[in-house]
Amino acid sequence: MRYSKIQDLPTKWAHFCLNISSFVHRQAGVSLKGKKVLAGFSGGPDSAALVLAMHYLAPSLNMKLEAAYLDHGLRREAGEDLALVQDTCSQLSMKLHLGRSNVSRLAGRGRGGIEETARRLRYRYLHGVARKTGADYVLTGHHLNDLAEDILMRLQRGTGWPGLSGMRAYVPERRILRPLLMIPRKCIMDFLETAGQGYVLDATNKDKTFLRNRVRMSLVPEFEAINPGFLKSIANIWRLGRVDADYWDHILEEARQDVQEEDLVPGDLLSGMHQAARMRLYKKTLDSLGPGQALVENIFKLDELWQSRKTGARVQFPGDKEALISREGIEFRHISHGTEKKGS
Ligand SMILES: Nc1ncnc2c1ncn2[C@@H]1O[C@H](COP(=O)(O)OP(=O)(O)OP(=O)(O)O)[C@@H](O)[C@H]1O
Repeated sequence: MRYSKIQDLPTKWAHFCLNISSFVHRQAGVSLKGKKVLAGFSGGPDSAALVLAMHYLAPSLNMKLEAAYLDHGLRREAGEDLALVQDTCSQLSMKLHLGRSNVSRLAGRGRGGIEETARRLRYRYLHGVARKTGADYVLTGHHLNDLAEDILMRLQRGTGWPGLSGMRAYVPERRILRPLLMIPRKCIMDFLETAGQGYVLDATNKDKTFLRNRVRMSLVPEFEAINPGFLKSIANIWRLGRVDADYWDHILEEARQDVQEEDLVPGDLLSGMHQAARMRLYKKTLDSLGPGQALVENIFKLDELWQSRKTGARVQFPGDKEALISREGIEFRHISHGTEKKGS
């Protein structure tokens, strides 16, 4: 590492760090002043840049920064990752938390594939450490190229708007913060080069059996070839989506205040709403009942039934949920083992 504090960095890179800080403050709406944060550090370039940029910003924010690494027990190079993570943290005098898991064994038990299991265990571990150490936020190294991949993957799944604008910079329910979200991968690599910071590349990132890798290696470059400003377009889509998400949160929050009886959405309320608002309200009410993603076809079907006032008609949703059209409005509830249970 060539520079120990932000004042020593070349001006361009000091600004790079300050821009990250202002993104967190303005766009993610999070103040890091006087806070304790935990960075997920895998040893890859993204999280190495995250740890380094936050290290440079920490003194002026009076922020306490620690790092955590989870060994998934998956790859042969894992020892290399760990050595780099340990070495970096020791150079930065940063406290490092280490964990171990056996992803292959747990994935083999049938709760999702390797990637999904690794992600689940990783977040569980990071949140566990944050809880134990009193960290206010968990930081990850997601950047603009990750966002582009995320948006393209949501597009192929058929996600609606504003979800189609991709992952959030801050997830308040899980206290996850993504400070690098507007930074292209190329810029991250240049920062690491300038700062003399090493990293380890994950060989499994080249494995095209994973959809995410196909999107990264084939689709994103194809879009960039069509439009060299593609990543800028992604950043704009994201910003538009955040504005709209904020608007819809506000509208739906107001609407849900009129939902007097739990999970009965009254007809009077629905009659005064645009279809776009009604459909979002159905989804929000279903989400509030617990896990299970509603299919868009079923949301449309429910709205058609409501519009033609088909009293007594039901639509079922994943997670043992259903919606029933009644004279009073639409009732959302759980169905479990043949008996009907209301609300959550
Ligand atoms: N082994 C690890 N230990 C600690 N943190 C990790 C580890 N692997 C990844 N992370 C954190 O998670 C971030 C995202 O990593 P990666 O892009 O590999 O995840 P992903 O598989 O795309 O899943 P998700 O996007 O849900 O995090 C990294 O930038 C880093 O902050």
